[in-house]
Amino acid sequence: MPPVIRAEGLTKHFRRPRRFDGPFGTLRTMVTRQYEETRAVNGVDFTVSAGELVAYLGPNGAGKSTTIKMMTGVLVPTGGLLEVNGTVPWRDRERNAMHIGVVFGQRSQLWWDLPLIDSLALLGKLYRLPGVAYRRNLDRLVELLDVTPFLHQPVRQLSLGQRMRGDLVAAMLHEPRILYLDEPTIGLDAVAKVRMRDFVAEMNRDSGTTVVLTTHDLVDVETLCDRVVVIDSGRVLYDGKLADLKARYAPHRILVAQLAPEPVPAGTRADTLRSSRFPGEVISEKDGVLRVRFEAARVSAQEIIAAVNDHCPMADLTILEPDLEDVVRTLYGDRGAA
Ligand SMILES: Nc1ncnc2c1ncn2[C@@H]1O[C@H](COP(=O)(O)OP(=O)(O)OP(=O)(O)O)[C@@H](O)[C@H]1O
Repeated sequence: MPPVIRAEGLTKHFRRPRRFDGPFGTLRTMVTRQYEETRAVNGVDFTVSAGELVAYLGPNGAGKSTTIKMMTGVLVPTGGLLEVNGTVPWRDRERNAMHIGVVFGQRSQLWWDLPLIDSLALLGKLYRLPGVAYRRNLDRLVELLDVTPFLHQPVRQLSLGQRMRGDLVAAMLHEPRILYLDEPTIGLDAVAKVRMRDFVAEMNRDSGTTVVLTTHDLVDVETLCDRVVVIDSGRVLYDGKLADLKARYAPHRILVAQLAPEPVPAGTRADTLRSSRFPGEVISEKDGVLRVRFEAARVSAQEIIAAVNDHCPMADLTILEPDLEDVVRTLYGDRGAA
């Protein structure tokens, strides 16, 4: 199946006049006409297949929003190739817009002073949706996102969570094949975040909508995405499965064992393990709790449990998985070395 999004050597460089400070700074800025260049996106390659749910991650200023803006046709690339649904987004903006939905967490596409329903009706006309299709899609989305209570309120009176739900209805009204979500959960409370994630998962599962998600909330990523593309300084650092990313950058798991009570001095059970041919690394033994680190690719959880139990019987245990936040931090930290 051909990809729905194809980026090859995609670049976007911004040029702006160099500003000088000091008493004659403004004059010098105007006279010298020197420019500074920002390489916001600097040779990015990736493809997205139909129905995929991909997280596009990176630290502040990495180039995520710039990439999304190029994919939506708002920005013209400086170089490289970009195709979305077989079209070049900025050359054929209108055709591209018919097949994509966009939600920017920081900005609304709704008309601020109009009641939400009027914004949606206007968008229905812009997308040239036949009346029956408009009604059907509107009813379904309004019910899914529980929008009825504020459908007739002006957008400026809505809470952030309500406004985001309104934006989601607007983005999905014309049944787009691709949904771009740029920090969709920013500023939302826990309940609103869960609702947003459930909705995105449902659209992807039931309607086959392809989703490209940028977020700094790694719970969004863990709950929604199998694949992640990580960029920094406009370049792709990692493109692959989330599970492989974790395995590569956080290969260890931690076994936390509550040891069965025994009349032995504190620490001696950990020493026993250390002196045996134990396949893990003992981190600590304190107040009857033993912590052991092991490499998931080398030894399974069952093997490590059995090995601990052979020497120190356990009353209870937990296996701690790596935190995605740590993984991403390690990945960003590695970029200097790469
Ligand atoms: N219109 C513009 N003119 C000049 N520079 C820009 C413009 N838009 C973005 N940039 C610069 O390009 C770089 C990438 O910005 P971008 O908004 O794509 O980052 P981001 O990964 O989305 O960051 P964040 O997570 O903070 O939203 C930054 O250095 C930013 O200052």
